[in-house]
Amino acid sequence: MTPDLALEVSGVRAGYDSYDVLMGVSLKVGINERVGLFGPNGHGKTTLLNAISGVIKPRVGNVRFMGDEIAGKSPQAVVDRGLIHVPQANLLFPQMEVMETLELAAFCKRAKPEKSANLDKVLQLFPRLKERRRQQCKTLSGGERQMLSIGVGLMCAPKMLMLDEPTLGLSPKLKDELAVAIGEISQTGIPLLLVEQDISFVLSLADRMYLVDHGEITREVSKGQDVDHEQIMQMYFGEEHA
Ligand SMILES: Nc1ncnc2c1ncn2[C@@H]1O[C@H](COP(=O)(O)OP(=O)(O)OP(=O)(O)O)[C@@H](O)[C@H]1O
Repeated sequence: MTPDLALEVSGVRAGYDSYDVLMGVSLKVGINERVGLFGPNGHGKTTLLNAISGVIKPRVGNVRFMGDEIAGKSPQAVVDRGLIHVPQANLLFPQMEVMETLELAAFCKRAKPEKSANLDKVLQLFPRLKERRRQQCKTLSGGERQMLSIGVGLMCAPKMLMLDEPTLGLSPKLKDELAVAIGEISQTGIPLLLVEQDISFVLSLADRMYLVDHGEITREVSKGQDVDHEQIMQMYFGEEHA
């Protein structure tokens, strides 16, 4: 039986060393759903993605992916199940060329048979990567790196993608291009959890959005709900945005 939910996080507490960053977070992502996570710097969005993808282990709580409990599993075990985390930091190997990077990314057992089809999809989605196929990662622009990072995620044959601030440092034009590409990815039936600081970007893409504040989810906003951007910016980022 196909589960209704791709991801269900319940009461997760997690953090680093002796302190907690996440104070009991619960959220859901449905099959075919696009969900945003929005909130100020340092309030736990990346930590939440890390706790889901096995980079850190939740101290308390459950993480169910496609019906299976994955809390505390290794990052490799999570990737093997098809839950792919595209991190914010640029983790590409600087000396490696674009095409080598994409081919290497299809390393897991499940992704190998789909390598050639997925490579075609990535190059169709991001024609710029095709033009730069023999270029070393260290010489790519910020936008091209972001496209390659998402391409790496797609080469892993994802059943769900978690993207951490894909628009960081990008121009408005590139943001628009990326929004189209991310929209196309989700139309292929891949559910998305998208961490973003650009509220307009999240609202343009997501079916629902959670607001994260001090390691907790403090509000949920659905698409079409009347949202006062300025009020949210003021609540979460202070007076200068009012
Ligand atoms: N590896 C780590 N070791 C110790 N503390 C960490 C580590 N990574 C993050 N933190 C701390 O955890 C808190 C939450 O950080 P996190 O990166 O999850 O926030 P964020 O909401 O994603 O912020 P941003 O939008 O700036 O990326 C911060 O206080 C941060 O300094």
